[in-house]
Amino acid sequence: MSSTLSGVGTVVLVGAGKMGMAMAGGWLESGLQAEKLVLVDPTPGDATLAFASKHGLRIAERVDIEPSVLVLAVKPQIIQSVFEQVKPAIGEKTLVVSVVAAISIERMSAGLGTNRIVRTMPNTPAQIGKGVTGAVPGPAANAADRDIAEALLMAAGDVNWFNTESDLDLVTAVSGCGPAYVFHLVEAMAAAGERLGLPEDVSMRLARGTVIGAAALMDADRESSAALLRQNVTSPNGVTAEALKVLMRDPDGLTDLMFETAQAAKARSEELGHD
Ligand SMILES: NC(=O)C1=CN([C@@H]2O[C@H](COP(=O)(O)OP(=O)(O)OC[C@H]3O[C@@H](n4cnc5c(N)ncnc54)[C@H](OP(=O)(O)O)[C@@H]3O)[C@@H](O)[C@H]2O)C=CC1
Ligand SMILES: O=C(O)[C@@H]1CCC=N1
Repeated sequence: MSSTLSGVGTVVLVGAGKMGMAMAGGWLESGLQAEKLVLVDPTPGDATLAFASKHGLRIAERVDIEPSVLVLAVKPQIIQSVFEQVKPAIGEKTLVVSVVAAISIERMSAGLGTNRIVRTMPNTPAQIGKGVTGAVPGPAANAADRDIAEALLMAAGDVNWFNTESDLDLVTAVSGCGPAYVFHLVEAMAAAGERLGLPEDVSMRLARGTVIGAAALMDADRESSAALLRQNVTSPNGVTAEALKVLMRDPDGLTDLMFETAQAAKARSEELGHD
């Protein structure tokens, strides 16, 4: 499948917020010409205005052209009104790519009057091309549609295709929300260091640097499993071994807590889909 965006037609991004803008930078870097990207947002924030000005992008209040690709990146709670706003602009050639959590292909199809839909769940590391995305093609998305969607998503990082739409609730629970879990881990590590007696700023620097370093090591060493990388830190009868007896204790260890966390995410994703 192609990963270059130079051949893609006009892309209209509806919702120039955190997720939309995280993806837009990657599209431009992957060859989408600035004149082919339109941001639609009635109240663009300062970061969006600065990004648009830097790259010479047009910002519109409404979709005012027929897009080749319409990317939906608004909150699920307002999706119905957004359907009504954008539906008139959708033509036969328009492919809809949604990053909206929880909103089903069936509901989008009914709201937008098209079946050419790819539903996806990216994450915010997309901003630096290190995102992870799950994607499900709608029943009428053809091979060319999938190629276009994949090219857009690959500009944001890794793409994983699924055949079963409900799997996207699971993708949301693991990788969609996942960066928040990792950032909270940094907060928790820094708080622990502070409680042990380190100055606040030093503890945060150590915690942040550790997660950055550990992630970079995992990135650089794809052969080693996470478990092996953990074992490499854990000297027999040493200090980490004692620490991990707490973090990995059964049944209250991090694995169970993470499972409960992901279950809560999955449940909310399902609930939002039924609102
Ligand atoms: N953030 C994340 O990590 C991820 C988010 N997502 C999904 O991405 C979507 C957007 O989330 P996120 O970027 O975090 O949210 P944001 O609130 O940052 O972005 C949504 C943007 O849409 C704008 N907006 C509101 N109404 C309209 C409208 N009628 N037309 C066009 N734009 C409009 C909002 O403006 P205003 O703020 O003024 O209302 C805002 O700028 C959600 O569906 C979420 O589920 C998916 C994966 C990860
Ligand atoms: O919190 C949310 O609803 C979105 C979906 C995944 C990440 N952010």
